[in-house]
Amino acid sequence: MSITVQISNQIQIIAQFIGFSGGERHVQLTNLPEEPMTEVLIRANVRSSDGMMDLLLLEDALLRHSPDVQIDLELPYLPYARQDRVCATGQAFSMDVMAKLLHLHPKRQIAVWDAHSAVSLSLTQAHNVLPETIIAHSESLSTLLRDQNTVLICPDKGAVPRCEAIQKAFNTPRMVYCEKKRDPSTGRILRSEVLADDLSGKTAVITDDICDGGMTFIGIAQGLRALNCQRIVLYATHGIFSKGLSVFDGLIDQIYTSNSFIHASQPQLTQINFQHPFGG
Ligand SMILES: O=P(O)(O)OC[C@H]1O[C@@H](O)[C@H](O)[C@@H]1O
Repeated sequence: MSITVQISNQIQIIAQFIGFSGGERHVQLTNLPEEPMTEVLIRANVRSSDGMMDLLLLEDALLRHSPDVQIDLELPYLPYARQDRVCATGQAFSMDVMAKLLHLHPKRQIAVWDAHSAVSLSLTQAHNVLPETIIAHSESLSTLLRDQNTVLICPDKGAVPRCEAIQKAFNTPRMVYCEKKRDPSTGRILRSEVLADDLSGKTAVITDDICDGGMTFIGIAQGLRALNCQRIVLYATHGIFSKGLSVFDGLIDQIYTSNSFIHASQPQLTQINFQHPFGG
């Protein structure tokens, strides 16, 4: 969890968070200016329920000091965006709950990076930083996407609009679509099918919003290898990598992700350093 609060390009407010023994969270802001502030930018990487509470307490503390302050909140990874519907009776609509929490302060403007779906955007009214904007900050990935030998790989139906926008932005010569094959009785994903013929000598660039455990991309990379792809690259805006990167050994040659999740430096991983400018 990391939260920074900027009141200008040069000045940051220091926020200290502690936990009480009953489980409650607490915030203390230091170095607040004497005069009320008019605008602040909060960058928050929320990774837990405590982190979400910290963010809400922080905003409350800012508003008590400066009741009319405009808060710009940058939440690169929007927690609960993947829980964007009720899948079965008895479950919560988690993204709706998250959106209600975010709406506690009506003056706030929110920006998220590469939102998982339109549902989270419509519930939060957040501005979506498009993946092509983030990719454009990596010269090597941008060059690769423009290369005549590159094939852009669209991992599933949900990713079609995102991949088509990336193809248009970088003029990628060709796109190949994939289809998730499910067990009809359980709905469980069995494998991903790459809908293409031989890809000898090609570089495949798979793009998606999130890489979690990596199963989606392992399946696709196996399919691409079977079609003789020469090189396989993955771009996922949010690299959770919950099973580590070794699961891609021998399958994916290079991985690009943004800095919404921070990882130790590894040879096969390129983290694109992206952030909104203050007041931008
Ligand atoms: O296969 P892993 O990496 O676990 O999960 C990533 C997939 O899960 C979806 O929410 C993402 O949009 C992506 O397609």
